[in-house]
Amino acid sequence: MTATATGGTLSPAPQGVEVLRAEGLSKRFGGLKAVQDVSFTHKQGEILAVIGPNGAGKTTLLNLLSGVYRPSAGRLHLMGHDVTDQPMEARCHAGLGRAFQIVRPFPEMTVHENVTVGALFGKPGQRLPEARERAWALLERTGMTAHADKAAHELTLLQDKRLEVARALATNPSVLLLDEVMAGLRPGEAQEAVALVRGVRESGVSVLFIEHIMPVVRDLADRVVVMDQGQVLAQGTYREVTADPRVVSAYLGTEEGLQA
Ligand SMILES: Nc1ncnc2c1ncn2[C@@H]1O[C@H](COP(=O)(O)OP(=O)(O)OP(=O)(O)O)[C@@H](O)[C@H]1O
Repeated sequence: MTATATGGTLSPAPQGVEVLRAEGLSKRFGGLKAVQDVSFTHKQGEILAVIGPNGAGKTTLLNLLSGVYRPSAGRLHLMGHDVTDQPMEARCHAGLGRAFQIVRPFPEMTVHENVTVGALFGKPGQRLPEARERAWALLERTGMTAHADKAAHELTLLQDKRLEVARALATNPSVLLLDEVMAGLRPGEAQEAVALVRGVRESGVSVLFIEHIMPVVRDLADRVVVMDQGQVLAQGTYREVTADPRVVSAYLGTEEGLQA
């Protein structure tokens, strides 16, 4: 596979180069340290999973990466540029895309219109016909061509997830952040979603995802960052982190807890 950075307005990172670097990121909510001194790197072309028990700080970390929150401390680099003080829109234009778990597409608009909006947002100044064309290409890529004219509120959950990924890709990201996109899917559907994420990576987009379903993490992730109580407990391959006694202990203290 040849992975090249495709998105963003910053210079593309060659393969093996860091697309994201978090240095000591922290976020406090009053007295609660939701994310504490988190450091990791995300390499070009890599699928990186962030896992951890409920309340570990995964969503807060994703919000720090995408710019929903400003960190209480620490720095974030995107494609070698310090984006810590940049708002969400600027990070999006610089190549950071996010598929939201909660924020819904415009329900009354068609699938194609929703993706066109993403394309217009991701590339200011782009002409409407180009954005429409790009939306068609993304629907093809995410297996949604047959549903292009459906209103977004008519979609099944799996189709909805595909649309979310298409909308995020429409912003032309170098890095795609996914927040539990497998949630609620049946096993067969989850396998389709796994194939979709692999396809995203094959197209040269690095992927960082939060996931609770361990077989999905095992199948998808090149590397795993394990969080617990706001901190990084372990980092490594799936095999390495699941063999780490501290990780086993964080997941209810049993190896079975990790198989869930
Ligand atoms: N906006 C907020 N205000 C106050 N506390 C918050 C806020 N968001 C998250 N928290 C707290 O921060 C901690 C980390 O929460 P977070 O949602 O990041 O964890 P998580 O690992 O994503 O959990 P889950 O797997 O259950 O979604 C929790 O104790 C949570 O209650």
